[in-house]
Amino acid sequence: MFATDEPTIDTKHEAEAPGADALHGLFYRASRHYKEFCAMTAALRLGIFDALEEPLTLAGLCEACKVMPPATEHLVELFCELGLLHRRDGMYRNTPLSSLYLVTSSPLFQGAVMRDIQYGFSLWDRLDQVLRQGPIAVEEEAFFENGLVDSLAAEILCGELQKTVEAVSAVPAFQQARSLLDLGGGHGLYAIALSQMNPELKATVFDFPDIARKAEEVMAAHGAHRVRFVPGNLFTDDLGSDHDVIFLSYNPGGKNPALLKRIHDALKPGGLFVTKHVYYKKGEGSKDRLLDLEWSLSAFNGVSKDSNIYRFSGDLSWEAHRDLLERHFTIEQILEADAFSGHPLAKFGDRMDSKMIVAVKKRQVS
Ligand SMILES: C[S@@+](CC[C@H](N)C(=O)[O-])C[C@H]1O[C@@H](n2cnc3c(N)ncnc32)[C@H](O)[C@@H]1O
Repeated sequence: MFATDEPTIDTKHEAEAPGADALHGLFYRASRHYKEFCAMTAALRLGIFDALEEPLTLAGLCEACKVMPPATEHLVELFCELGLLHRRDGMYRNTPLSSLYLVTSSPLFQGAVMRDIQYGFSLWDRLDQVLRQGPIAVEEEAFFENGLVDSLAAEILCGELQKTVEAVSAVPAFQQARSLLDLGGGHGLYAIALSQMNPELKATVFDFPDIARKAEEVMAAHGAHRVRFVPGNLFTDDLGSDHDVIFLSYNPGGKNPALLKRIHDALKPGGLFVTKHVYYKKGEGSKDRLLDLEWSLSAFNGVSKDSNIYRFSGDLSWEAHRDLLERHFTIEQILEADAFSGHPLAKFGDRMDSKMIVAVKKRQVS
């Protein structure tokens, strides 16, 4: 009488069938980390880390941030597990980690990095559309102005800026320099920090006009009177001449021979060229599939992207780039990423296995 045509639950596990554990393991890894990220961004928006610069009870925190106790208790306990808060005698307080990086008044506040990661998620949400219709068209200036430059500025202050500036300022030619051009200098932090290492140095940050607001804000905050912003397109506008130093860090087209020629022409003989990029060796394929996929989510109208992360059409391979430089410059140093770069964030902006080259323009081409 219980016979039915409805499908029944398979209570026997087929020995040869793959268990779902491997798949559920992937779900687990992805979903837990995503939820932790959501918890951190919500806390940031609600001012929870700002409030917990002072020790507060759960009730005190709820009152200060206008939030409700049951969920907030789970949130702050989770943050204790993650090392972002500690609880003593019933009071919650920031750990040194969150105090330094998650409090809005801190000079090392990383909110812009988190916003940029979220912007990346908004593109990922449209992956199916991208797979069907191709990349999302983004205005090149808007792409950089829309959070990436702010994010890079926040990120490099955590170590990359200091290590880069230390390496450049140790080069004897840098100490003799009077002028520096930071091409695609964005936020301006490299120009500002380098000018602080040489009191005679005047620096120019050259970037798209839309970036001026950010660069000038950063310059004002650092009282950088020897640094100015010049708006322009580095492929088509005049770069000036006889610069003592040209600095080029992570620029679209930064591995393109046409730009290298423009840089060479704009430097004085004996001038210093410092360039920092992610290079691909001849024949090298993907460095990171996830970031390749992220790279393919959007397309600019300027230099066109090639198929792997940080690859642009017209880029030279690492070997060809080094050979070209060696013909026109004396290479003083090649630094590997570990010597100057920060922690990866699994987003566009990661340094990966980049290299920094310090080279001096030859007085005569050999
Ligand atoms: C990835 S960011 C690097 C910013 C900074 N140099 C650093 O390393 O943190 C690239 C910068 O190059 C600028 N840029 C890209 N294409 C440019 C062009 N054609 N002319 C001028 N600036 C450009 C962007 O606006 C952005 O500020």
